[in-house]
Amino acid sequence: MTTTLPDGVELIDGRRFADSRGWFMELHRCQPADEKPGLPDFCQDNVSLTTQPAVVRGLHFQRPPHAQAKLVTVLAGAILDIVVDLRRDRPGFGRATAIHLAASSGQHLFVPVGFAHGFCALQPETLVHYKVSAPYAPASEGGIAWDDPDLGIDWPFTAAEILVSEKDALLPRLRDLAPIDWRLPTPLPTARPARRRA
Ligand SMILES: Cc1cn([C@H]2C[C@H](O)[C@@H](COP(=O)(O)OP(=O)(O)O[C@H]3O[C@@H](C)C(=O)[C@@H](O)[C@H]3O)O2)c(=O)[nH]c1=O
Repeated sequence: MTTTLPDGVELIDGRRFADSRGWFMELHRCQPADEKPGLPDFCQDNVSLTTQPAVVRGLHFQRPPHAQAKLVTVLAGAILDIVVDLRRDRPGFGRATAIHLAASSGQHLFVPVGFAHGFCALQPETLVHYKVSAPYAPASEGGIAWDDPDLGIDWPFTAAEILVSEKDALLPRLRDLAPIDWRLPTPLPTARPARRRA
């Protein structure tokens, strides 16, 4: 496991405007096409509440054509976020990276297509928000076991303390995963049906 961010993963400092009431912060702003886009278009917002520390969610991804880039923000509490590089043509293939994300820091984590993603809650009532670049597609869901020994993830709790969903307990090891071609295009959802010609 490493803490050096892999190519394409970005830790973004959110700008908080603080005053006597508290603070205000933009999570994400669409960029005009002629400006440097930086991040892809997002089409779905998710939020999950994890009530207790030592809960692990992941390690998840969606296969093409529904592969998702994610912009992860912790709104309350703190997590140890884990990304695993699944791009076979990269030197970092199979490497797990841990990033500490806390609501207090105002940071967001951008995870591009080609990674498995998961996290461990470090505090009670941890609220995680993430924008995704392709809609939820259950048939395209995939994952890797959180305790795959080949990943060597140094979780902050013991295996006996960690709680996972029934679904996540059945996920395979990375070495048993069929190769994924992340280069397949991921079609963007259309906001409305195409207009018919007169
Ligand atoms: C991910 C997702 C789940 N669901 C439903 C399916 C299921 O009944 C319920 C809970 O789903 P899950 O158990 O997969 O939730 P969870 O384990 O929190 O899944 C999430 O984990 C983190 C680490 C991620 O990176 C996310 O992309 C997502 O995979 O919510 C949706 O309706 N839309 C969605 O986009």
